[in-house]
Amino acid sequence: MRMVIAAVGRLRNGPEAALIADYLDRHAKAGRALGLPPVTLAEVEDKRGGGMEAEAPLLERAIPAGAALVVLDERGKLLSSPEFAEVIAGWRDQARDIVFVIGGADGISPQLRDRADLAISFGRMVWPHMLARVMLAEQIYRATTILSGSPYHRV
Ligand SMILES: C[S@@+](CC[C@H](N)C(=O)[O-])C[C@H]1O[C@@H](n2cnc3c(N)ncnc32)[C@H](O)[C@@H]1O
Repeated sequence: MRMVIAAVGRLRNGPEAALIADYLDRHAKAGRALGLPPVTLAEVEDKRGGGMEAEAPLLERAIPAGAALVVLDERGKLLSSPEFAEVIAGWRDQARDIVFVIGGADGISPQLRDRADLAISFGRMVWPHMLARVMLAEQIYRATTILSGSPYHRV
């Protein structure tokens, strides 16, 4: 099983990069005992500026055949953190790879959104893609702590 965040844009060193590295490192350590792999990052950049339609095939390259595809989209489903943890555990139990896609300034192309197994919203407001990446990394770590019964998550 693989867990991948496929995202538009290259993350430079800075506060977002430090937070993401910290949460993904914590997830990697806590996830081992639960059969959850470390999360890898696949960053794509459309150098010709073709927007979401040009970014879609680049993002698709990071999606292994049969993987569960989760798109991050403000129009998506609002999940609680325990619900998110259950979704991850379900795919882990089916030994499916999981790919989380975060779009760029234009969002995610409709074709990619339509083929997703799940669209997740972090609320109706639009967040910068780097902050969406930080929040996703934190929620993945939080899901791991929920599945392990650690006291990090309090209701
Ligand atoms: C700057 S936003 C692009 C918004 C774009 N106008 C759209 O219609 O999707 C960049 C990316 O961050 C993620 N994102 C931003 N706000 C979000 C939210 N509230 N919930 C989930 N993902 C979000 C999405 O993956 C989005 O494609």
